[in-house]
Amino acid sequence: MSEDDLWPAPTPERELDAVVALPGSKSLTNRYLVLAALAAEPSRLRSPLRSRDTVLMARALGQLGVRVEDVTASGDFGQDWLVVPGELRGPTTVDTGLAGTVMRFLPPVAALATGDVAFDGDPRARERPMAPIVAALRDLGVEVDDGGTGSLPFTVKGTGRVAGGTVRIDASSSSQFVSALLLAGARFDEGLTVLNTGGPIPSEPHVTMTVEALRDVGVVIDDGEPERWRVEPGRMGGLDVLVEPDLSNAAPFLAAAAVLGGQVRVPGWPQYTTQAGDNLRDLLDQMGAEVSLDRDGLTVTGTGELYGLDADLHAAGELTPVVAALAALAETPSHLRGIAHLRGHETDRLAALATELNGLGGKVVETEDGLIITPAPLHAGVFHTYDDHRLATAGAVLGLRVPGVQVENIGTTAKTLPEFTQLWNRMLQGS
Ligand SMILES: O=C(O)C1=C[C@@H](OP(=O)(O)O)[C@@H](O)[C@H](O)C1
Ligand SMILES: C=C(OP(=O)(O)O)C(=O)O
Repeated sequence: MSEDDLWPAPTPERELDAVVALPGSKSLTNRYLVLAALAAEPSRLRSPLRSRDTVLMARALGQLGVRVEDVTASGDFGQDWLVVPGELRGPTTVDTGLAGTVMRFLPPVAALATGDVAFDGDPRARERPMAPIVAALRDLGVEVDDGGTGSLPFTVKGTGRVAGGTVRIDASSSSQFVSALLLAGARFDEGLTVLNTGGPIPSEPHVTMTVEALRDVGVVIDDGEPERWRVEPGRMGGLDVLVEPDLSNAAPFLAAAAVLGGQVRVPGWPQYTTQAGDNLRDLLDQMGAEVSLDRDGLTVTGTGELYGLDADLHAAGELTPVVAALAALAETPSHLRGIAHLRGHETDRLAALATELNGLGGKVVETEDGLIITPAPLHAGVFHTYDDHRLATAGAVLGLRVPGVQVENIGTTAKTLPEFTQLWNRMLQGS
């Protein structure tokens, strides 16, 4: 680690008053890209997120024969994407980076291509759970060569078609396994029925997001029974869609108002959304901030009080790092539960948060499925990020209150928010 990798997190003296316009949702952008690639006609994605995860997705689809072109901007965040589907074909090698959406959503798409599609990614990608999706594809008759590991790297030996039918999967370690199968299921000859045979699915709003996005392209899907989804085979239509702002990426900015006082507004916050980040409204309210949603967006106003909370974050696990940072700065203890699956995220987030918060003087205990955080005075130090964009933003939140926090590799925020430091500095300057 060089000195250049340390970002001195700014510690402002005054209350905030800022409007922070956030780029598009990673989860929506990557679903729309996959659906557009499988559709029978071109699609236009307006204000898509352009970050490492979405560029990797666009590039991989390009390698498979889909045209993803930049077209003149219609929104505030650069150019739109025009997606022109084509015949899916290998051989090719897909770089998944560290993107769960790329490594899980694309193998079923690769099964619909003709030719071998090899998948590999960052070193940590090889440790993230993949076995359930590999097993599900095999159960559907797709040949996958993983050298017996059940993890990356592996090669999907696409034949251009998948018969489909019924598949059982243990989705207790990631909702992305279910989403992945559903996204491609309408292109299977018999459609697809997915049954979750494992424990409760984490990040459930993301499955609802998948179901709703499929309906947007005309797919008939029955999600009326718990743990069962039925996708009818059929044509998928094109999309012309404005991507919602990324609400999970709003977490550190809204948290800043709760920590410093003053207010932060995120414009374009949808009145209805399937994004898990919408849970921030309730979480920040529980922690003592004032939260209001109207046509101008979501406004969070700090009250000078920051309370700990007892929260089950099973459905919104990706908010954990910022909530944990807030909890470490709060006046009362917190218990964050239901998040054992975070051990398979960009890093083992429970271990990383406990280590890094304790490294700054915190009092954090890891439990089997969460964190117990007891208030303690924090001090200056290096906050390591383990290539995890959300650890990096959690470090920035701590730095608001604790002088001398240095976040290692703040650039890792490029996974979903390349402009993080610019937006952060601008927010603190009050623009
Ligand atoms: O489908 C998606 O877009 C996502 C699903 C969730 O994954 P897990 O179910 O693995 O937590 C979430 O944490 C991730 O950031 C994005
Ligand atoms: C878990 C996350 O990402 P991924 O899509 O790589 O799983 C996340 O962004 O918090």
